[in-house]
Amino acid sequence: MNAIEVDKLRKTFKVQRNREGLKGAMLDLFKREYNEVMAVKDISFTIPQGEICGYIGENGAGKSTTIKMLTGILVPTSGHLKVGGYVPYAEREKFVQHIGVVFGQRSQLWWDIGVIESFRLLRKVYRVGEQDFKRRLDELVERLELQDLLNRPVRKLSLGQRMRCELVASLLHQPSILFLDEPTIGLDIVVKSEIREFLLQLNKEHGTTILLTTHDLQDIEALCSRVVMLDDGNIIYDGSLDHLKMTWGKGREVKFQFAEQVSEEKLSILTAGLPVVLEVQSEYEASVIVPQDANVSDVIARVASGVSISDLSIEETNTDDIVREIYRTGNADQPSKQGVS
Ligand SMILES: Nc1ncnc2c1ncn2[C@@H]1O[C@H](COP(=O)(O)OP(=O)(O)OP(=O)(O)O)[C@@H](O)[C@H]1O
Repeated sequence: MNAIEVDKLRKTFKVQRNREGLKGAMLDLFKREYNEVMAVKDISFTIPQGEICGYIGENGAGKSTTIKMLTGILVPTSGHLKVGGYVPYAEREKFVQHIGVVFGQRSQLWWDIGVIESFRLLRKVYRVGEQDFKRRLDELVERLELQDLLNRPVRKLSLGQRMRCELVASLLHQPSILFLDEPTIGLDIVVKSEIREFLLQLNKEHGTTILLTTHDLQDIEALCSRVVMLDDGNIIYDGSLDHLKMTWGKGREVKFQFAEQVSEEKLSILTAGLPVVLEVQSEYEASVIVPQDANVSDVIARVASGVSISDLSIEETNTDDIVREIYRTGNADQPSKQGVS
């Protein structure tokens, strides 16, 4: 069963146009003019129950607008969507029982009261039974190690502590679908990895579907089997991160340092017939770029057979670089032209 179904979804905003100068301002007072901004342009995708899917794109690509439509905050201009079997904006009251939402930049907890009081209020909002609430809370508090924080007011929590409480708040009613908008923003590396581990476990144990919006590609690498990439309101890629790396990555880069002077010609002869690219930095330093499907050890063995090597390192394709390059070109279809000669 699909947790999320989106078909030709569109959202257009009307934005007031401000005319220039005093005369323009006066005109604006009496006769307003508007421009239309199409934030989401007829996108379609489905997410099966139990999948963790990354939803990425540059600032202004349309991610938040999509999430707002999927969570029933915004009404689409056109198109169809179903989340957990419901049309979010039309069946909001029933629908919210099935979803959890965490916006990293906004809190759903009450600032001045103890964390546990916020949780109790949310229990009432979501009409969770007393027994279920207790069982669920105990499980989440233990898992996220919140025992000592429950009686503190939210305003006294660190960002990492607050984010862990936000996650509990979004999960108290045991939703089957969780929307996370920048859940690790501003967190240190330790809290980030705790949260990632928690989400993986949640997905594994409860089969929770997760749609994750983030600018942190480490989140995507750690959590997502699939990534949907948005650019200027259009989906430009929908598939696995591995596939993206295969088609766009330079492959692996073997960096050699030599114990003797080596010419480019000699390196070319040694690596002849291998599908690699040579980049010679100096007489003592060179890199060999090896495509994903070629064997790094063959390359090292060939070079070592003719040259004395003092040091070497192997670097994997950097996902950040790949994604930055795709954002720059706005096209994820084109396979890498680099990497093989
Ligand atoms: N309420 C609104 N009124 C007018 N325009 C809006 C509104 N909300 C979003 N937009 C516009 O829609 C486009 C997409 O914005 P959106 O916030 O969905 O992008 P995003 O991918 O979430 O960006 P970010 O990573 O910065 O959060 C932008 O051009 C934005 O200015």
